[in-house]
Amino acid sequence: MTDPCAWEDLRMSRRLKIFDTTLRDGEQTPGVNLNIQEKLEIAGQLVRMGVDVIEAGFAIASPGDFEAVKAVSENIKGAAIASLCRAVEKDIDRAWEAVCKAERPRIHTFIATSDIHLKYKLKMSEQEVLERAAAMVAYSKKYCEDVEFSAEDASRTRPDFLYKIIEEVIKAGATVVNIPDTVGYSTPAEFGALIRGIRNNVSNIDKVDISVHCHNDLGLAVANTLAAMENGAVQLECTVNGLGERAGNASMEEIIMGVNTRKDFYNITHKIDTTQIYRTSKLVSSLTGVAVQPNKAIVGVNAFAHESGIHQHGVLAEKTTYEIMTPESIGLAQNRMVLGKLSGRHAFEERLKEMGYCSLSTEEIQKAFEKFKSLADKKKVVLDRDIEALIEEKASKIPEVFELDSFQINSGNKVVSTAMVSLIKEGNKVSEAATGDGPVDAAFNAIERCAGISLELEDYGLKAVTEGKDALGEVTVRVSREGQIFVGKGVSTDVIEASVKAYINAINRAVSELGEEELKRPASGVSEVL
Ligand SMILES: CC(=O)SCCNC(=O)CCNC(=O)[C@H](O)C(C)(C)COP(=O)(O)OP(=O)(O)OC[C@H]1O[C@@H](n2cnc3c(N)ncnc32)[C@H](O)[C@@H]1OP(=O)(O)O
Ligand SMILES: CC(C)C(=O)C(=O)O
Ligand SMILES: [Mg+2]
Repeated sequence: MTDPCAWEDLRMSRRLKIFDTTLRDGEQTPGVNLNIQEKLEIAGQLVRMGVDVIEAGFAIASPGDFEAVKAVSENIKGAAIASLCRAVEKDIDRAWEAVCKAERPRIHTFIATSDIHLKYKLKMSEQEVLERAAAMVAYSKKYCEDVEFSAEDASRTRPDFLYKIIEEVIKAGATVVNIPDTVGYSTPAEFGALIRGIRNNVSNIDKVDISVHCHNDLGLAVANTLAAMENGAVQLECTVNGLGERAGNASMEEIIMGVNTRKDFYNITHKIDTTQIYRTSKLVSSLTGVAVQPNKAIVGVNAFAHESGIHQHGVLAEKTTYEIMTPESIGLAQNRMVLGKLSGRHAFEERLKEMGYCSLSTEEIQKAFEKFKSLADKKKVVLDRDIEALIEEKASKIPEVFELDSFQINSGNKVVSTAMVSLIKEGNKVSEAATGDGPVDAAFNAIERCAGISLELEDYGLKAVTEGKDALGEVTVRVSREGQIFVGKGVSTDVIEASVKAYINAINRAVSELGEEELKRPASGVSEVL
């Protein structure tokens, strides 16, 4: 349970400090490698965003990382700059060398404290770790006023030992004590209780800021961070887009928007400019090459998108029905209505208006909506260009003497293409089969046989009107009869269907202008009758 006193203290007297470790733990994301220029660019954006501390890297890790931490320290003003280092003198020397020119330098030294890490990794006793931690904090302190100590794997550490080591590093001069849930093992209630336990059992704890650093192995990094905050942690370590070792770290945007959106509950301040969130997320994603999952909270492409009709209707009436924060608050221009098969008439009509189709009659809208629904059944997302194509196809409508009922094509590299087409004329179905030089030619021949009309194909054009493998294709055919040209258009996700529709459209045009009698098919046809 939350300690009301700890929580009250935090609310009344402190604001959150955001420690961003995108450039250090974030860079531990497998496959991510940021060069100096990239680290500088991200660090600049983090300052614009208002973070309090930037952990720029692990200076002893490589000459490149040393130079990057140094460059960030020398060039980026407005936040404390930290370098991570083991509890080892040579690491601390190197960290200081890298951060010493920063406006506000910080040395961040750490050592593991859990039994598992002591036994198998460090091969040290608790007493040795205790002495090493205190000695290395004191050693860091010779260089730097601001020293952060992390008890790696704190959440799996014996609490009594954790209290003891924290007390000793504070005596040695630590200014910030960080409690990592290194392997993302903790749960919110347990992690909150751990922070409360530290506050209640470490006598000198009020001399330092308590920090937390949570990993996301069980998907609880942000929940654990917020639980720790409720129990007195004031520095929250996090990364943009939740990047980091394994399943990543607590995501900065989720923490901040959680605190902001539930101000009524947390009532705590920070100095992050949330309108920089989206831009920062994009920058980090493009420089690290790690894509943001579409349904990621806050910055995923779907975070402010609505596809289902009931939700779209609600949002159109009043955004707060389905939006708990505004897209503008994270620097995104607006929410997105995605038109798909689950969308409804309200959203479709709204999109038509936005696209400038304001003078369509109710009947025209209804017809367009029906076409949209059947297209949406075939296509994941219906784009503006799809709608344009549907409406324009509609606008160019002429009396449909012949309507498509069905078609079937048989085609391949070693068979003669054949087509079976059924057209409806005045309520009656007429079916014909024909062969041709390829599936389109066979289909055109079968259509002519159904209609009993013969036309010259002058030109055939196919273009994609939308993107993606499920793009709409628009076919335009130019046919002639006694020197007169008729143009037909058809749109479909299936190019043969688009071709068939275009040819029927051209025939209907010819019929409406010349009359059916004029177009009667001559005795000798071009197609072979099956
Ligand atoms: C939880 C975390 O995210 S911790 C940070 C993780 N990040 C990284 O490791 C990235 C940077 N790391 C590196 O570049 C390298 O690991 C270096 C430069 C730090 C060390 O490299 P190496 O000397 O080759 O050692 P290696 O990485 O193989 O092993 C780690 C050594 O440090 C020791 N060690 C690990 N953590 C600490 C610590 N906090 N304090 C003191 N010693 C430690 C290990 O016991 C091991 O010691 P050993 O060589 O005597 O067996
Ligand atoms: C070094 C510390 C802070 C760390 O990254 C962790 O424990 O996860
Ligand atoms: Mg970590």
